[in-house]
Amino acid sequence: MNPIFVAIDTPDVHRAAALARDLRGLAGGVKLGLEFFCANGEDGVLRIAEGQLPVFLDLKFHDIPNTVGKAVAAIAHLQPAVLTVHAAGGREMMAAAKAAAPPQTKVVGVTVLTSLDQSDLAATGITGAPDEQVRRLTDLAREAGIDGIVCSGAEVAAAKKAWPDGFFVVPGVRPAGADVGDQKRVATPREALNDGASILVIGRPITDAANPAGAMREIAASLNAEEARYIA
Ligand SMILES: O=c1ccn([C@@H]2O[C@H](COP(=O)(O)O)[C@@H](O)[C@H]2O)c(=O)[nH]1
Repeated sequence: MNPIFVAIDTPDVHRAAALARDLRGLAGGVKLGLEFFCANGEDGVLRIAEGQLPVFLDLKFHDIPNTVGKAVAAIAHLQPAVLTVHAAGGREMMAAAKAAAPPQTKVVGVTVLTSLDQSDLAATGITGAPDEQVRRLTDLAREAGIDGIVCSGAEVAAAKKAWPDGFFVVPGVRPAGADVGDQKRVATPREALNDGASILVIGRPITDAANPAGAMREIAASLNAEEARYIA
């Protein structure tokens, strides 16, 4: 499986479709998030799915179990390859999401957003380092019966050790020297894959580039042959 999913964060369905077209054959899939879904809804998702790349729906559901289960049931016909919930929503909520998702959809729990560091966590009342909270939520996600988690490159090695057959999504990925923007816990593509990421989520370093396909090829060139084998 090509491990690079490109985050297409735009409300503009035409721009999103053009990016998905440019990246066909280069990316493993596209990730559509809240910005795109709020603007375009399921029609927008179906339009991007016509581009024939697997679609990762990053809707980060976080509510009571009944509400999350019904929300997942409402989008199940879109058959996303990957779907996110917040692991902090708890065991029952994650289990409800998994029960309502299509069998082939990987349901993953967001642990600690990659835009947060230890002081941001402390401000929410969570003491300790991000890796401790990631570890706690990884155990909870596994117990809930979902497929894996979302964490940063700094935590993925420990998470994989604790859950060898888990599915690990790593955002906050930046080629060496790239602008990190609002991301605080970042890793390079190579570091994240070496440490056990199942897929990488990369957005602005590709989508904001003058030549997104060229940016993808540069990222592929930074990987070793084994990691880059699926990227044209
Ligand atoms: O912890 C998380 C969870 C999700 N994301 C999402 O990934 C992309 C990253 O985009 P970049 O432009 O590469 O920063 C974005 O859609 C986030 O919503 C995350 O960054 N961190």
